[in-house]
Amino acid sequence: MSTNAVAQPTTGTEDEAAAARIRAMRERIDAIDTALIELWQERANLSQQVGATRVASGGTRLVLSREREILEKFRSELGADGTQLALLILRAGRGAL
Ligand SMILES: O=C(O)C(=O)C[C@]1(C(=O)O)C=C[C@@H](O)C=C1
Repeated sequence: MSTNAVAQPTTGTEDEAAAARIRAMRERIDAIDTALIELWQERANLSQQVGATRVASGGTRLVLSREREILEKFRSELGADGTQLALLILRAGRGAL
């Protein structure tokens, strides 16, 4: 290995065929992670803009009925982990309660 080579994360197997399949699946995982990060940031920005628009027009910072609707959507699709995920997503936009 030359001194400039970038270390690749190990696949965790010595079997070259399995390693090749794992590397291919990891490419898709990396693309999904990149998309999730971009969507997370876009959503947080939009949420902040909604809040700023509402406060500037004399409204409330939060709308708890809307937050309940979002929590229920994530819970019904993903179960208890969905609720935890939705709480983190909401916090990323409107800040901690
Ligand atoms: O939909 C709104 O009214 C928002 O302000 C966005 C959002 C959200 O991140 O989804 C954030 C805060 C509110 O309490 C409810 C929902």
